[in-house]
Amino acid sequence: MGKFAEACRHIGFEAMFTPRMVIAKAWVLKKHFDGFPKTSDFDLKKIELPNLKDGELLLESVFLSVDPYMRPYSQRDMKEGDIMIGTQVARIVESKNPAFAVGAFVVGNSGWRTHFISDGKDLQLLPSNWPESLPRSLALGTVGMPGLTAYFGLLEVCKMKPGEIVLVNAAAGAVGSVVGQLAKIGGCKVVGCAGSDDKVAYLKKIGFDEAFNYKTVKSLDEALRKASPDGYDCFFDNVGGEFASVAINQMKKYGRIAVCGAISQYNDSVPQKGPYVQIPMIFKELQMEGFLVTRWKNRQEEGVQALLKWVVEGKVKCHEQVTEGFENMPMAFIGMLKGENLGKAVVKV
Ligand SMILES: NC(=O)C1=CN([C@@H]2O[C@H](COP(=O)(O)OP(=O)(O)OC[C@H]3O[C@@H](n4cnc5c(N)ncnc54)[C@H](OP(=O)(O)O)[C@@H]3O)[C@@H](O)[C@H]2O)C=CC1
Ligand SMILES: O=C(O)CCC[C@H](O)\C=C/C=C/C=C/C(=O)C/C=C\CCCCCO
Repeated sequence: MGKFAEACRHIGFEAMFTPRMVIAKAWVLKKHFDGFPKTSDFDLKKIELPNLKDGELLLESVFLSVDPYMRPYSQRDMKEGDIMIGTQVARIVESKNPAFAVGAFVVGNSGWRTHFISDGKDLQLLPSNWPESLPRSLALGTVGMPGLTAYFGLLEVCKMKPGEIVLVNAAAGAVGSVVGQLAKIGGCKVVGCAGSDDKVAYLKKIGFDEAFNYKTVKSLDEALRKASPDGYDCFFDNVGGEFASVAINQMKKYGRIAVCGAISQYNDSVPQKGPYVQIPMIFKELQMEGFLVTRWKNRQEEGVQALLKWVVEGKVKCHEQVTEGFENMPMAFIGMLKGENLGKAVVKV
């Protein structure tokens, strides 16, 4: 220890010269999911972070996202022992990078951990016009990746037009709730389905024209027909599987189907079998297109600003299912897959 530092230690300034040791908590994938994820598939680890090098920043997670893609992507991209994938809103607590000020908030893609070090390249600052009164967690939901999925999926894949009839499933969730509201802004009639009566009541409250509980209707076919006897121009499919097989038969001629997600299949150990889509596609001359929101990375700013404006104006309402505590991340993830969330599922550290 140098003489100056030693002198400081004597007068109680030691902390100013001893680099702070940060222990991050992280959730790792202990065992690949077999069917529906279980809490025992995860392990909570502690990781000591090194001191910052020039150009680096230390971040502290504030809100973490739990999303359906984590289920199929973990299978495809992760090995056991890896930190779970995911994004978070984090606060910069230390910076040796002049482009990032201490105290600023960013969206980072650093997985399920409480603290992390970044060189800034993978971080996105929250928009500078983000209102102080708006929860920053919305950058993971309505004004983030799920909202952008709704925006580009409806505009670019469904190519919705005023006066058309739009169907969306998982409608009370992060993507679906925005799909319905944007379709209303675009002058469409909107039909939504969700898995509980409370969710159905919420859909009506935020402006869906028709909504029903797909778990309690006697016949999905009849419920879809009753909600729109003339059929559907656009179908924003978040669910896939049996629902999609039934709905495709109620598309109007030249209808467009945006294949956004297939959550009804993510936990299958044995792949589901048909029915198959070719016959209705031919006779109704349908367009069916799968997409990933990342296709429009170069238009992200446009989408975020449009969504932010609608939220601030009150034209798009947001609901979040907030789970308190980093230790509850697996529970929040599993709960979302089970349908326990109304709106976007997030975890508050
Ligand atoms: N293509 C892309 O780029 C993107 C695709 N997605 C996809 O969009 C979809 C919705 O994601 P997101 O809004 O974040 O999630 P949600 O907030 O909608 O949460 C998932 C919801 O899915 C519903 N669900 C779960 N299991 C089933 C099932 N077996 N059948 C029907 N519904 C089910 C539940 O609602 P309920 O109570 O109604 O059953 C649950 O709340 C997912 O499929 C996801 O993978 C999301 C982001 C980007
Ligand atoms: O917000 C950010 O910048 C972080 C990016 C998060 C994420 O990577 C971006 C897009 C997420 C897309 C999600 C897609 C789905 O949910 C569709 C799910 C599964 C497709 C099947 C995969 C099959 C793999 O075997």
